[in-house]
Amino acid sequence: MTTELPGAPRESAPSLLAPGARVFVAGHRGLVGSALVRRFTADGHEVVTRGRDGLDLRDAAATEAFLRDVRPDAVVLAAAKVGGIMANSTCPVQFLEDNLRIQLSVIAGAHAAGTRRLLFLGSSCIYPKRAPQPIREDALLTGPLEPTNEAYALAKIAGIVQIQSYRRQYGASYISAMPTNLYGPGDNFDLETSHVLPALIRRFHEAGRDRAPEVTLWGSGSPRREFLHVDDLAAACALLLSSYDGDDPVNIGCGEDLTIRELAETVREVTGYQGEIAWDSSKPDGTPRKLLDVSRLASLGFTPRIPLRDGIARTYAWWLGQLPPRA
Ligand SMILES: NC(=O)C1=CN([C@@H]2O[C@H](COP(=O)(O)OP(=O)(O)OC[C@H]3O[C@@H](n4cnc5c(N)ncnc54)[C@H](OP(=O)(O)O)[C@@H]3O)[C@@H](O)[C@H]2O)C=CC1
Ligand SMILES: C[C@H]1O[C@H](OP(=O)(O)OP(=O)(O)OC[C@H]2O[C@@H](n3cnc4c(=O)[nH]c(N)nc43)[C@H](O)[C@@H]2O)[C@@H](O)[C@@H](O)C1=O
Repeated sequence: MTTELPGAPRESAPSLLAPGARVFVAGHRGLVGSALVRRFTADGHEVVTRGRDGLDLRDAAATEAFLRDVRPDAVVLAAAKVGGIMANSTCPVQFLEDNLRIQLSVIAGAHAAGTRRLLFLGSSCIYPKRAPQPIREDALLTGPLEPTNEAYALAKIAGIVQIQSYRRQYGASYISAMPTNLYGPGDNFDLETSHVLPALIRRFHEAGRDRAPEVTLWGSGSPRREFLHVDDLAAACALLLSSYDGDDPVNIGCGEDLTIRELAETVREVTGYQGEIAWDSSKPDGTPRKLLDVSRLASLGFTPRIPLRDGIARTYAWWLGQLPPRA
């Protein structure tokens, strides 16, 4: 279905991000930020970064001073407190407060510094737990959230409203995007805090290495998730920055999902593990399904390039390359 898209460019519209623009990627050492640096560098932009050791983005005064000094043409906000279902469940205070503070600092600081373009990254968990599938952008605030990540989701929803408020009050050309579950090189493989895909790669690899007869995974295996390779996400972000200027957030996904059980089978095959899979029902399942409706992004010309199985194989190879010898 094609819908009229507020703020969408016409065929001949000039790019909203000039060639060689100076882009500040906040969170450049993370999964998403590192992919954005690769992408914007390849596109010929001047990429500016600053590590957390040099600038804590929760510090509003320091962040504004940094942005006034650097004067970026565009900011991509990929710095956040991020984690999988267990980290979200056990540390809701940090997921709420760190993200609210980072968003307040960076978005207000960019406006004060005269930054013309800004892309804020939310997450598919902002939508109601029982939203109709696939989830359209207008499902926002239509029902209760998934409890395991409510604090994080509420911080992200505040970010969307902050962006919309800067647009409404100041005419700022700031936008929001809502990515689905992401994976790829640079992901977090810590079993306590990671998302499911890197956790599965690590669990099956280590079980194969140790000749373990069984791998235990969390929950029932029945929840469905949609996964997008982070290089596809970076391409979508570049497209949005150059061509989208609307009030509404834009979903970023591949348009297909699978059960965690099916994902586990795929990761098992990629890693070559031969043993059994057990399920620990004492661990949370989280939301039953969150497949995004990506027709708005598709209407802008985005097509994901990296099939899930290839992306998993590439991520596994990348992670193996990070391990110390004999790990
Ligand atoms: N991963 C996923 O599946 C999804 C991610 N997203 C969104 O994408 C964005 C990026 O996520 P992702 O790359 O996965 O997360 P990561 O945890 O991999 O990276 C987050 C980055 O933010 C930085 N950061 C965190 N807190 C601060 C701070 N106080 N000051 C300065 N820098 C800070 C981290 O720095 P350091 O390296 O020092 O820790 C890190 O570089 C987030 O907004 C997230 O909500 C959305 C949907 C799915
Ligand atoms: C991106 C997204 O990420 C989070 O939401 P989530 O998708 O529920 O998170 P997840 O990737 O950790 O789990 C997905 C599913 O997988 C199951 N599962 C099995 N075995 C393991 C396992 O070993 N580790 C993990 N982490 N999960 C496992 C797990 O039980 C669940 O059913 C939130 O941060 C949310 O805020 C958010 O935005």
